[in-house]
Amino acid sequence: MTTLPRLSRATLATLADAGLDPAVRLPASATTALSTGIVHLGIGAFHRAHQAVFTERAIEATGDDRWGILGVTQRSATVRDQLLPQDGLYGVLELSDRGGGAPPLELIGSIRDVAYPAEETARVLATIAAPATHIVSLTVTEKGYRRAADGGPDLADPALSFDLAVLAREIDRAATDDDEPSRSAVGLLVRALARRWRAGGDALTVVVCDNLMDNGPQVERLVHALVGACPAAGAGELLDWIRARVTFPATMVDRIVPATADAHRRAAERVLGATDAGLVVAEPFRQWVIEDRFAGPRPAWELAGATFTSDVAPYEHAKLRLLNGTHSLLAYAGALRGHATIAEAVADPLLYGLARTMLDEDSIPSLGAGSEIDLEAYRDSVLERFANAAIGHTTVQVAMDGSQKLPIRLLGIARDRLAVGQAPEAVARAVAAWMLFVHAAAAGSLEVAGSPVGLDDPAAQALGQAAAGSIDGLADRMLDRSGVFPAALAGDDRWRTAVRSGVSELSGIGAATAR
Ligand SMILES: NC(=O)c1ccc[n+]([C@@H]2O[C@H](COP(=O)([O-])OP(=O)(O)OC[C@H]3O[C@@H](n4cnc5c(N)ncnc54)[C@H](O)[C@@H]3O)[C@@H](O)[C@H]2O)c1
Ligand SMILES: O=P(O)(O)OC[C@@H](O)[C@@H](O)[C@H](O)[C@H](O)CO
Repeated sequence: MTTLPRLSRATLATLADAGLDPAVRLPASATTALSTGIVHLGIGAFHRAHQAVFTERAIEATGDDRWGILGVTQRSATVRDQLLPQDGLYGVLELSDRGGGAPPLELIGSIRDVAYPAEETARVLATIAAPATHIVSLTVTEKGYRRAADGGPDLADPALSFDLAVLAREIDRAATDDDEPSRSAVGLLVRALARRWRAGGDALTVVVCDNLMDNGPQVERLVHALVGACPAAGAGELLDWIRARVTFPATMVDRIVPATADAHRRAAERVLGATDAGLVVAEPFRQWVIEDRFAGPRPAWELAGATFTSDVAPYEHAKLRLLNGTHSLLAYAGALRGHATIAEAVADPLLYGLARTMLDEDSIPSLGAGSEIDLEAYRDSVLERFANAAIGHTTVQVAMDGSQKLPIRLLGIARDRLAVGQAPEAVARAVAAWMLFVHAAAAGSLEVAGSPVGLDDPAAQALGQAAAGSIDGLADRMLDRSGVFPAALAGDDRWRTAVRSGVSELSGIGAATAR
């Protein structure tokens, strides 16, 4: 058995000389010396398959050498250890169930450096403070922002309290070389803003790429509130600078990017002829709609297919409600029925029916008439994308962190339908599927594809306590005690009745719920 070389600039040059498979797309940026213009917090799979791809293509289109990315991991050094030995190079393997032949493998060279903040805080802060850096972008998951129920910072969170004390030292210049690691992503962000302000205060754009409603402005309010809560004498001056020089455009990000599996790595190796520890996989589709509100220069992402607009809201609402809301329904109901993947779930006639009914009766009507987007066509494209069996996006991955996702993906639909006098029965079924999923996962009675599934959620303890007990009172216990439902919704009898019916209708759909 021959041992394959590991992907790196040198390996790539050798492979290219010998002749690469035509399925491989080479990174034009690989031969360009790039300075660091972007620092990305949360270099998970999605950033590598989305923003880094748009940046690679923009560099290719313009030759602009200002947009190398410093990727910052959050909770572990894994991605740093995957990418640095490869000179930052990695592949995006495109997964499609259409057509034969080798799957396209796009190599990306826009990520030039990776840091693990627990060991390299000083370097991360210095890079964000540097004048050549114009953009800080983020994908740190919904829970990474540590918001309280009202959307403001959760000041009771010990990590945020710790980070506020560090911020106070940073502002008061008591900690010029302080490289004590921050304990939250948002804490690291405000501290880096303070460092940049102190270093001369060049303008900066913060590009939030997580699936939050009104994501940029929401994080802007969070950052303002955090700095406002800081007791340091100079906090007011820092806040004035942030208001004047730092913008937070809203974005809608879309590409289905499941976790990379060993089978994907083997498939990519066959195409490339080298191993790639940083490989990510994605569907062919990618979309990025960005509010045109940059404080300084940016890559020409529009030449890579991004759309710049003054109003992201119609795209964001359609995406979060039609795509992500339906994804969550299929994940919870799919797991209950024992389906391992979203593609299996949407191929199940019962679940396809639930999804289609929710889309037609609640999700699309909740967006009101006169949307500039053709919502029926969007619905069809979403269902078609979910059916792509090559993706293998697991129901368990999409089901994670429901307490954070439900308010964004489903509860807004319910609120808006109730506001126009409609009982949102279809979306109530999706919420009921989540309750049944929590009930079974917390009780240890959920099995998907032969493996036990636990509850992966930052609120797992509270959810488990609320769910414990008989299915009979499950809807009421979850509405009252899970901490997920705003009082107005939990107190609405039409909603309560619809969720109770949903639980009772779906309680028999899978083996796990029957136990
Ligand atoms: N994967 C997709 O299909 C997709 C599509 C659109 C948007 N997104 C957005 O991107 C996010 C990340 O997705 P991914 O596929 O890269 O996931 P991933 O698991 O590959 O990476 C998650 C990243 O977030 C960090 N993170 C996780 N929990 C955190 C916490 N509590 N505090 C700070 N950082 C934390 C991780 O360290 C990692 O860097 C999603 O939550 C979503 O908001 C993902
Ligand atoms: O990535 P998460 O965990 O926030 O949500 C899972 C999926 O619903 C989501 O990632 C979609 O795949 C994505 O939003 C498609 O653009």
